Amino acid sequence: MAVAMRNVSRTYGDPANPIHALRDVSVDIRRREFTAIMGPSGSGKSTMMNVMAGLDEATSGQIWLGRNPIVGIGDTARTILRRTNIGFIFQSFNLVPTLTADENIRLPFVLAGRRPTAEEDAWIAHLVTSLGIRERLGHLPSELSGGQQQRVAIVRALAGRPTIILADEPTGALDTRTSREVLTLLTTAAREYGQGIAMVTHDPVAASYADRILVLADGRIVGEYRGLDPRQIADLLINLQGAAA
Ligand SMILES: Nc1ncnc2c1ncn2[C@@H]1O[C@H](COP(=O)(O)OP(=O)(O)OP(=O)(O)O)[C@@H](O)[C@H]1O
Repeated sequence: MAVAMRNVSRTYGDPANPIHALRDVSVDIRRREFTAIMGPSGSGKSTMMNVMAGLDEATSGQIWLGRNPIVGIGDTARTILRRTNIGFIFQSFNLVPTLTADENIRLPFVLAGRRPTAEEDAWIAHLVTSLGIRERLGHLPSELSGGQQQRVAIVRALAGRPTIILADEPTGALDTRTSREVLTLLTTAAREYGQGIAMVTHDPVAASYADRILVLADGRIVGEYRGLDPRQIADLLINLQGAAA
């Protein structure tokens, strides 16, 4: 198991007027599996990712990253677990502005105090070529377009083959061709390297690359689907919004 959540709730706001962002959610993100997380705006998708990553505290329930519990373990222990187990493709996890693209990509290895193995170097070279940023590696983030920065962040997240990759709208800033490249790389990461992948997306085409789709509504998981094409996924979301209205 990459991540296991059991009876996790996250409540915001004051107790007299609580906002239930997650309500009693139990879910597994498995290794070798690419999971898409969908649902209307405000349904709890980002909260679920943040809580899963230990970036936000669950109000109740338990969460394991691999075999390690991450609730109630203290910030330092959580940071170390996160660093060694999770690759983030989040808009908020920006690149370090003073490091070049290549240095940003290699930062997880520096933080872990080791050099990439020959195999990891070959994987990084493959990622860089697939995403078309080879010519930009010596540049600082400020010298790259938004889409190029996003691709550097994607290479950084995939480079060390962490147990789990958490991606929040990873193709949001990308053109169609690059989006397909990214989704194919995520599929490869799950199939060939056994990583668990959780990706939040509003895009039915992006979600169709996943092995399974979890649908959230009002802080709960209301559906789990496999084998849907983009058209069927779009219909599912439209029906969900119709039901909520
Ligand atoms: N820090 C916070 N303080 C108060 N309320 C919050 C906070 N973060 C999220 N919420 C609320 O929790 C609910 C779930 O938000 P969340 O961001 O997880 O939804 P989402 O499904 O990711 O939405 P979107 O698709 O619009 O990004 C919303 O009602 C939101 O307003």
